[in-house]
Amino acid sequence: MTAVHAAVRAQGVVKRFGATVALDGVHLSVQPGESHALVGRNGAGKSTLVGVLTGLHKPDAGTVTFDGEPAPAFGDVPAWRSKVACVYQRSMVVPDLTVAENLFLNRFEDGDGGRWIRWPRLRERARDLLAEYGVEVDPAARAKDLSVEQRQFVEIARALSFGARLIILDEPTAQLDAAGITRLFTKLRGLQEQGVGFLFISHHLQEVYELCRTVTVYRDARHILTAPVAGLPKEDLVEAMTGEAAAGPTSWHAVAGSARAREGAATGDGPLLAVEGLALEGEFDPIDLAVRPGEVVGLAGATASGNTALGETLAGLRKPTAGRIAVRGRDVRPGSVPHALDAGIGYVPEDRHRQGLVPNRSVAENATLTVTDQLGPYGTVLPSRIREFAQSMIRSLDIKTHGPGQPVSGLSGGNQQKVVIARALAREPAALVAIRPTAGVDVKSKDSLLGVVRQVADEGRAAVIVSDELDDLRVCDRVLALFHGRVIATFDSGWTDRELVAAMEGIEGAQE
Ligand SMILES: Nc1ncnc2c1ncn2[C@@H]1O[C@H](COP(=O)(O)OP(=O)(O)OP(=O)(O)O)[C@@H](O)[C@H]1O
Repeated sequence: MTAVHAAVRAQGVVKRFGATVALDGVHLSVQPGESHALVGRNGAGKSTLVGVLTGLHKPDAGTVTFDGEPAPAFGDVPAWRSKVACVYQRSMVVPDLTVAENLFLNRFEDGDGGRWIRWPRLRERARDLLAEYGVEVDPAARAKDLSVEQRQFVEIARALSFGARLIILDEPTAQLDAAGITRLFTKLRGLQEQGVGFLFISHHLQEVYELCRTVTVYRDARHILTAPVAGLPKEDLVEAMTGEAAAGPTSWHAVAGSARAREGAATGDGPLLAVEGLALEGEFDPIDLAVRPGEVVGLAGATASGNTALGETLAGLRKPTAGRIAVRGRDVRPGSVPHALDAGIGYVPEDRHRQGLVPNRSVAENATLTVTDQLGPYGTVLPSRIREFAQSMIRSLDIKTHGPGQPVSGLSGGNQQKVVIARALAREPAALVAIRPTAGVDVKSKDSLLGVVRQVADEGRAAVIVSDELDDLRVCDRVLALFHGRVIATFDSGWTDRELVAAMEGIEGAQE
């Protein structure tokens, strides 16, 4: 009998970035047909390991083998591609090319032996390939017209067609709705049965329990634990990730309306943020909304429910087709980010890569990009005050960095997200609008971050959270569920997961 080798085995891997030790002698093995989760706090070293396993980073020490064979030489891209692929949140397919072109990118000549691309044949081969992996996508469609889910399937099919038998999924469910997640998991299970191994990177621990057989925990660049998922209590998993025994109940959950929100209601404080008849054709129907001082309001909804478009309209990124937005009773010019900002609307964007950060600038500069005008007299900037502000944010949001002077490009994804939040808070906005604020943020940081949102409200300001994450919504005093551009239910705190999920899926009358 021939020995079954691990789909991938990494041993004693060390990786440094300057003074940072990102991986300190870690190991990990994924068996054929296994779904293996790699979890850890922001900055634990997960993405760095993915870089090492995909030939993107050259390790300073250690070995990697695929199916018992040494990993390809560093830089031999085609050889790496035949071993492993990573499907990232931010899809790598070329948006303007068709599915067929994306599938055969860099290998048009395959099997044809000639210089000419035979388009009909290419499409036919693409159709066969997609059918082989059960992916129902039109090969002639442009990649940019596909949904996130379809793009991920195309990428998985592409990787498998190169011969890879190990697929790394980095937060694959981040932009999928519940039905999309179910379809993805079904597909992954099918591929596992065919012997494909999966390494699943996620901050959604319930998904780890749902999908994975084994879990590995890294903490501060070190391997802490590898164990079967079944029988591992969630508290033990969180403890391995944080190095601390699980804390008691979280302090930021809204309990039947926060003290401050109740006060605001009692004293009849006018709304800080008022929205009347606001609409964006094709995205959401006219909506009225009033957020009082001390209140956190959630806009819940799946992809394309209109909740993100509404959040972006509040922040001035999109111009409404009707209605008005006012902060402290004063109208805000619609469709203008600078005016929204000046009016006191702080914004945490969904896509921090495009709308968020200047990578080569420091944590302190990025955290204060909107306030440099306030931090020093007469247009001069006082670095010490910037540092002070950044330092307080590093503490309260638990940002893992060498210090305020470190460029944000050297921070892990989750820690970059926290810098974006720090920046929104820097102006002390009257109303904070945050879109999926905890995406990519680890369990413990999620707590501190949502605690900060709660605190912003408790200090007498207002916040709006746009999300489909139940944990994000638990901080809210009131949650509006949107479906197909319409508010179909409103919940006070105390809702059950089941009723809110049902409302987000469009089941009217879901309120119990
Ligand atoms: N290009 C880089 N330059 C300098 N430091 C880096 C670089 N990439 C990562 N690091 C550092 O290496 C450490 C590990 O980062 P890594 O991105 O692997 O964490 P992670 O576990 O993937 O975190 P997250 O959950 O936030 O994505 C962090 O301290 C990070 O700041």
